[in-house]
Amino acid sequence: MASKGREDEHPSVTLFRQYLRIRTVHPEPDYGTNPRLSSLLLNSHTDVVPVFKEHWSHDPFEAFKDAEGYIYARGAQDMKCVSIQYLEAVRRLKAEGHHFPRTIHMTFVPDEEIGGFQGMKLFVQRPEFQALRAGFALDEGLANPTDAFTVYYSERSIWWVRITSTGKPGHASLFIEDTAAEKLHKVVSSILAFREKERQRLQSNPHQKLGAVTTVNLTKLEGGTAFNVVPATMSASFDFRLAPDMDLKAFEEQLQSWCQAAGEGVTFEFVQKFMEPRVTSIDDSDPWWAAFSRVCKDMNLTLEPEIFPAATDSRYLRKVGVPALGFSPMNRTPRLLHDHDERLHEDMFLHGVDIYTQLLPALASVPALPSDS
Ligand SMILES: CSCC[C@H](NC(C)=O)C(=O)O
Ligand SMILES: [Zn+2]
Ligand SMILES: [Zn+2]
Repeated sequence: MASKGREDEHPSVTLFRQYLRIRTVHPEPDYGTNPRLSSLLLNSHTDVVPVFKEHWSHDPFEAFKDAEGYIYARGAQDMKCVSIQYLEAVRRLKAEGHHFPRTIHMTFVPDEEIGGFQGMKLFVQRPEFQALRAGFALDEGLANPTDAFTVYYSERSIWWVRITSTGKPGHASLFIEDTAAEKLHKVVSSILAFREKERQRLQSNPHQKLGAVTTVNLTKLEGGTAFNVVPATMSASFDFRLAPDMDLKAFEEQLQSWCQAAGEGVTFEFVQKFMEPRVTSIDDSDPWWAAFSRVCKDMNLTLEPEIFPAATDSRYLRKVGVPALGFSPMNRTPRLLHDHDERLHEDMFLHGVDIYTQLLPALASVPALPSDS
């Protein structure tokens, strides 16, 4: 019989016939793979954030599926869905006997949710990472509640800054001069005024996205021991997320001058300071982006490229020169990462597998690039 493949054909026969179709004919045999090319890296993190169980409709670690098909679990969106979608897509492609010029590696890394210090940050410095010869990476993105899919090509730099103010202590019934609290208040006001400017900048332009502006939030105030004792030290902690086009050095000087303007004895320290933001090309002339966007176009997926508002392991990959796109294939899905009742519809999960099944062959077949040699 002349059919291309029968439903009931023995899998070994199917495999044999697939092998026969690869044109390994001289003088230019197509051996399919080319290990000299850089690889495609599919990254996902295995850790998840804590839960407040009492706020969940179902046990967050049971993966309960309701009658409509929604699967409730911590990690359903962030990002255990993506890990299994990668595996399922690769499994399908292998079962169909596909080979691609570029090797596909999958990494399942720890500790992303707490900064990746013992995870991706460390891993990218290791010889084992170099040995993967990653040329391009996919990593996590965010769900999009509309029909579109968001793809992230950069992210904001995370700075955690503690401002410490020192001043004269004394009895709290007096007008003590030069107190730590007054000076801290000045710096807090300067930073919150900057925050308001950025907030206005975001609000005044409906096309402006969160990732393109700088946010800052006052997240901790510490100091003082008793109501009637003016403390000698007080501190305020801020979570800054700096847009990739910010001049980071200039902004550090700005922080310095806000502290100086507040008075003597006001200093700041970094608890976290990312200084090397990188942007992955989303220009049609870029072969990786061209492959990624072409598949999405062919599948009728609308893409919305954005800057990731928070921090992911992509920052470490981009920093060592591996272009990375953050993409979690979930549209028409509310963003529930880190939230109560994090959930994903099973159809959306399966659609994601279909998307990766198309994306991976295209990315793993990007022709040799100058950077490959
Ligand atoms: C210190 S790294 C923390 C990482 C976390 N990432 C996300 C995606 O929430 C964040 O941006 O706060
Ligand atoms: Zn995540
Ligand atoms: Zn997360």
